[in-house]
Amino acid sequence: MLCKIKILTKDSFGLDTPPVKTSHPNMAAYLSRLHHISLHVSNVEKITSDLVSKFKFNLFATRLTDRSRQLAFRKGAAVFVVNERPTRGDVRLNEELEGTTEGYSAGPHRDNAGKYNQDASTKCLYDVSPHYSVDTVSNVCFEVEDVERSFKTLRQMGCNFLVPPTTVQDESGHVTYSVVKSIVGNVCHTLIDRTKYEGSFLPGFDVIEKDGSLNEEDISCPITHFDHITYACPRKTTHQVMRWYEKLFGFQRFFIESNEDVDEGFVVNQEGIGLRLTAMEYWKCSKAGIALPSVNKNEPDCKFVIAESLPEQGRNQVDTFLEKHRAPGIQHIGLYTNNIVSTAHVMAEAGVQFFSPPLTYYTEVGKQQEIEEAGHDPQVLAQHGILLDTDLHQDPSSQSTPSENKRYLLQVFTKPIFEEDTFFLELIERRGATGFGEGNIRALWRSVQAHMENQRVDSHGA
Ligand SMILES: O=C(O)C(=O)Cc1ccc(O)cc1
Ligand SMILES: [Fe+2]
Repeated sequence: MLCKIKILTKDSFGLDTPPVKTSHPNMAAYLSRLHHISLHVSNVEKITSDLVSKFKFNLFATRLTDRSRQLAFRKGAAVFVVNERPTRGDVRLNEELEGTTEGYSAGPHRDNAGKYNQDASTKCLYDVSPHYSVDTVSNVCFEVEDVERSFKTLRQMGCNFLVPPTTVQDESGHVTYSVVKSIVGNVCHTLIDRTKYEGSFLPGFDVIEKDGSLNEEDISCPITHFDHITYACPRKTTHQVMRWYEKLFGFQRFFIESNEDVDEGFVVNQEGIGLRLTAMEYWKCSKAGIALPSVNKNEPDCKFVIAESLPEQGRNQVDTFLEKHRAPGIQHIGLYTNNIVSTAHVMAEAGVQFFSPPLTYYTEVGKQQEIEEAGHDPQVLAQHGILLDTDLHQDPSSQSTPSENKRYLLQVFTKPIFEEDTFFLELIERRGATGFGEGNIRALWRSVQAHMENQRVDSHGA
């Protein structure tokens, strides 16, 4: 049975207070935590079945109406909301909405936005309902302290809002949210305040009760949170994207490598690989003296990685994403696990396909030794294509011997999980290393490149 909810737009809830005077005219909207990431897909059954049976996520909340389906899945602190993407027969409402893609900015659009918002909310709550032509991961939803204030501040700073502050309530309380359009392709951010809500997820969703005890899969597949979100962006746009997140959300630069150039980022530009990576992190804003009471300092953060392809080395996976996705956007998400070997094993048994580097990767003398020194068995890693990269820049202040002090990370990448090559997942286990391994990027790059070439051969041969 659907629980009773009420959706109130800004005006009907009487929240239209005079503009807030912020002490800092340029103060960004500070984010408390990542709440969920939303997917828009045409085949909800397929993704549901994959997330549950292959990736071992738990379906824990649903919102099913005659006009839309929204399903929420959890694994540790990682929450995905899967939204049904409108298909061709269902474009009328979306075309109407598309007319307002300029969004909700200050001034005369305001009344329209209320309508837009209400229609959009009934269609797809806590998000916009895009008429997008391919499956896509397009919304990273953040909890904020005060949606109304964030809305006003960000709007003053020129941000484009697709949904103005909107309150949804049920018998457990109310939440307020607003949706802001980012400057990266179709990526939006829902800002949500759920401090006045006592239910376990969000009003409008029916929560499927589960007992809180750990099940077998939580132990064999210990995924705890989203480690990073990687954007594929067009050439020469990294700086603009970084500035946007820094200025509006208080993100801070995160150096992938200790000797990374501030302007250039982390560049791999040789042997057929042309990639610029730049990373940012959020809510380390407490560093800047802004301590938010709702921020749990023990909760690990999620980094944002901007990947840009470089022209010198030929076509690559970032270019492929931009073409298939028809716009910049979220190319992949790294899921953090405390045990990558066990997680990859369980998932592979359940049918997840991983990219594997060539077998020589595991038998090269240097790599074999590196894997063994880290206490792993090259054959076990080879079984599922798990890559290991040691951080060569060790902490000089450490008292321990070089081998005790070794920091490394393990990664494995899935094949695309949507019908078109517009998204994949990654498993990552960090043993002290905080960046992204250059060796892993090279190995991943080669296996993806080989896969792309095989596909091209297949499609030409067919
Ligand atoms: O190494 C990682 O996990 C990254 O996220 C970096 C990255 C970005 C884009 C690619 O196409 C491949 C690797
Ligand atoms: Fe990644």
